[in-house]
Amino acid sequence: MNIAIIGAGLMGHALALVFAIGGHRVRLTDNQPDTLARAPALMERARATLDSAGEAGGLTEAALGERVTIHAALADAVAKADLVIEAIIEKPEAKRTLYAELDAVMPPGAILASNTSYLDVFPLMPPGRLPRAVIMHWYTPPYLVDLVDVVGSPECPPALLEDLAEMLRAMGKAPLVMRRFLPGYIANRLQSALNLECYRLMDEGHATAAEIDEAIIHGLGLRLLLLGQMAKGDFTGLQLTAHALANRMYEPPPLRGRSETIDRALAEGRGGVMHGRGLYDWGGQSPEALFAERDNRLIALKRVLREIGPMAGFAQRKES
Ligand SMILES: NC(=O)C1=CN([C@@H]2O[C@H](COP(=O)(O)OP(=O)(O)OC[C@H]3O[C@@H](n4cnc5c(N)ncnc54)[C@H](O)[C@@H]3O)[C@@H](O)[C@H]2O)C=CC1
Ligand SMILES: O=C(O)[C@@H](O)C(=O)[C@H](O)[C@@H](O)CO
Repeated sequence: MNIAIIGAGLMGHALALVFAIGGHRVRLTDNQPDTLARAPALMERARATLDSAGEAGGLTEAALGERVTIHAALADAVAKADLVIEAIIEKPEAKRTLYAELDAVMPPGAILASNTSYLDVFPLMPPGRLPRAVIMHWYTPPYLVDLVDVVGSPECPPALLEDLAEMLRAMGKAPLVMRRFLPGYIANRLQSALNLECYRLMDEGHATAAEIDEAIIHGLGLRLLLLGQMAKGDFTGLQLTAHALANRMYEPPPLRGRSETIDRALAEGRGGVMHGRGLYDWGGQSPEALFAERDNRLIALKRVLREIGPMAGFAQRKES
C-alpha cells in the first residue's frame, strides 16, 4: 500500500519504519522542518538495531531510504495514498484543522486513520470521510510492541476493519478490533489507571519514580508478560479478589486533571527521553542511543517470550 504519515515525531517516524519493514511505500511529513529533518536518522538507527538482531525483515538502509520518502508539503505526502495516518499532537483542534486540510488533498478513496491515544476523533473529521475513517492506535516503539487498537468510525463497515486487521497481521502485529470507540481502548485505559495511582503516590510523597518502577519490574512485570492481569487473578484466587473489592481499604486517586510531579518536571524542562531528562536523568545520552539500548533489551525479551509463549489470551486459553 501507499502510506502517508502526518507527523514525524516520536510515533510518526517509528510508524514509517514499521510500514517500510512491512513492504509498504511511505511518505512522511511534519510541519516542523527540524523534526522532519531528524526523522531519517532516527529511523535508520532503529532499523540498524532491529537488523542487527535479524528483526528488520531484511530491510536494508538503502531500501529504507527508497521506501520512506520525506515530504515538506502535505499535498505531496498524501498524493496517491491508500492510507493516511495522522500522528500529530494530541490536541483536538489541531487534529480537526489537519483533517480539514487532508480532506482537500487526500485521494477520495483513501482511508484516514488516527494514532490518537484517547480522543474520539471521528466528530473532528469531515463527515464525508467517516465511511473510511478509523483509529489505529499503536504503542511505542511500534516496531516492537505488536498491539494495535483498531476502531472504526460509526460509519465504517466491519469489512474495512477486518481488511486493516489482516494487513496488520501480515506485518506481524496484533490488531485488537474494538466493537465501538472507547477512550483509551483497553491497554491505554489500564495504563491511565496505573498512571493515576503512580502520580498520586509521587505527588503525595509516598514513592519516587524509581521506587514505583522497582515495584513494577520486580513485582508485577514478570507475571503480566505471561498471564496478563485476569489470568493472574485466577492464580491468586477469585475469592481473595472478592474480599479485596469488598474491603476497599483506600480511595482510588481523584481525577484532578494534573500532577504536581509532572508539572514540576515540565517546568524544569524535563520532558522525557527526547529532552535528555524526564522523571529520570538519562545522563545526557542521545535519544537515539537510549532508544537503541531500550530496543536491544526489548528484542531479546521478545525473542524469549516467543519461545516460552504466554499462558493467557485469545490463542492460549478459552474463557470459561
Ligand atoms: N508518544 C507515544 O508514546 C504515543 C503517542 N500516541 C499518539 O500519537 C500522536 C503523536 O504523538 P507523538 O508522536 O508522541 O507526538 P510528537 O509531539 O512526538 O509528534 C507529533 C508531531 O506532529 C507534528 N505536527 C503537529 N501538528 C502538525 C500538523 N498540523 N501537520 C503536520 N505535522 C504536525 C509536530 O511537529 C510533531 O513533530 C498523538 O495523538 C499521541 O497521543 C499514540 C501512541 C503512543
Ligand atoms: O504506551 C504507549 O505507547 C501508548 O499507549 C501511549 O503512550 C499512550 O498513547 C498514552 O499512554 C500516552 O499518554
